[in-house]
Amino acid sequence: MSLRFYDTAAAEIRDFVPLQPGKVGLYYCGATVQGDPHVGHIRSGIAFDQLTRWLRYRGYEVTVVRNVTDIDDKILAKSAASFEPFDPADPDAPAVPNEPWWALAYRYEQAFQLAYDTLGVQRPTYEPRATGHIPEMHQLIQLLIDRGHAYPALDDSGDVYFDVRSWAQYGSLTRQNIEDMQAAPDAGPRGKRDPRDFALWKGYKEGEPATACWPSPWGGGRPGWHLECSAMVTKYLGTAFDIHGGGLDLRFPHHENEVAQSQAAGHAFANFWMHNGMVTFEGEKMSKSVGNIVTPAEMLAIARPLVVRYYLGQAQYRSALDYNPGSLAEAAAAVERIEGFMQRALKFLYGEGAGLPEAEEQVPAAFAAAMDDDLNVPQALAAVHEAVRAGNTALDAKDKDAARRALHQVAAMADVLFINPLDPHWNSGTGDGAEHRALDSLVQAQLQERRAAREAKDWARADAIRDTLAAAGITVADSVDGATWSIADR
Ligand SMILES: Nc1ncnc2c1ncn2[C@@H]1O[C@H](COP(=O)(O)OP(=O)(O)OP(=O)(O)O)[C@@H](O)[C@H]1O
Ligand SMILES: [Zn+2]
Repeated sequence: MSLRFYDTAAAEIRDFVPLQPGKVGLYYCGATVQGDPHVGHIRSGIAFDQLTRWLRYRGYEVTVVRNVTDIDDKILAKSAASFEPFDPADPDAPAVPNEPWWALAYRYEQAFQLAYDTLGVQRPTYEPRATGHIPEMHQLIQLLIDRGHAYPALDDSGDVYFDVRSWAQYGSLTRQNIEDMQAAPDAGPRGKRDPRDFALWKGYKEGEPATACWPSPWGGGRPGWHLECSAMVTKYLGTAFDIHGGGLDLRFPHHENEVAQSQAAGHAFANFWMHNGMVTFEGEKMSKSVGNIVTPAEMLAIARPLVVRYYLGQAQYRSALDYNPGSLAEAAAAVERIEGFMQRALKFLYGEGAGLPEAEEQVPAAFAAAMDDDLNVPQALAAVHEAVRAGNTALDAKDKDAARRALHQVAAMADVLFINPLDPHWNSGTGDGAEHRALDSLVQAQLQERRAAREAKDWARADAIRDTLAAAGITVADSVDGATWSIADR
């Protein structure tokens, strides 16, 4: 079967044929670095990491570009708030007082980087920051003005807008009629020909920091968000490239505006549009503005990085992933099944303490077919667990050949999904690999004893176990799915 992906622009699954044989250019929208990451952001990174790894497994040379939006209204507003007097006891007090916008952006960029690294999202080939590409943005704006698709604001704001009425295809990505679209909220309608016209350039406003103002032919100011991505993708991947990705929430207006301005500039732009589904909480998009977020740090306090990676990467990338704490326990059990088999097989085949020898094992056909079919990770994981089952059966029967084959197949599949428990990434001495496992087995034994004590209504014994764990810095949380533990001050 050929490689096929769902293309949001075509609203159907299409055969994937790269523009240049053997090479793939992938751009996906990265963070606006205005706060700590939440696990929704990281799921997006993991989805495109799975795509990249699968394309590479299939032999493509993949160039990955993910931007950093390091200048934006919210970044400026947060920085400005950090210069106001505040009460340190207020939970919304700024993390760092008197923080310039660029320092705040850089601090959060680092927080994103740490989360991506911890959860095994490979670094992109290029990770351009918006503020480093102002000349490229000016060129694109000028091109759009020259071609009659952009104009300086009709008032004295110093803005430059994209003229949506000049581009008949506007709305094509999301199949909307222009009359049904909402006004672009990025500037007052006063200086616009049409309220839906969006800002390519935002003129400097009184009170904004001088460091956030770049000179331009249309007056000092800063770039509009949509324009940044169009300018950066063109610089690194050219005017026509294979795949543009991002979260489903970005389809409109962000991606609609990107495609409009790039195609109006004469660029073919993306051949495929791929969008990851949202991480939701009780059905609602996990989002800073809603306030229903779970951070990677919070998840990592109750589960080790490999389990979090498994959890955030287990669903098909287009489906929503509704967070509930119990599902982390399911992910942990699945990881343990894989890990248990691999450890057992290693010991049986190669002896105590042996590492996994190199092998040329390919992934099984069922796994490959699932991944080729729009990255059907749930089915691919079913193939992993099937091989684990077959491997355990082979171990029980002391069938070395079958056990070896299963072990190397599981490793090959787990490598593609980057969930191989034997990978040094997950055992790098951070306390979350071998040490965590050792601690976990000790704590689980205590929790089991506590469960037995509670069943026997021996409350004193149950409490004593809990207190002993607490004294060691381990917090126990009870839920309908059973007890989980975490290190209290992590
Ligand atoms: N809840 C979520 N689930 C999955 N992906 C998400 C989620 N929230 C954001 N993303 C994706 O993460 C990437 C970076 O997002 P961006 O910095 O624009 O965040 P955002 O959508 O503004 O987040 P928030 O609403 O929390 O401020 C984008 O591709 C975006 O679509
Ligand atoms: Zn973008």
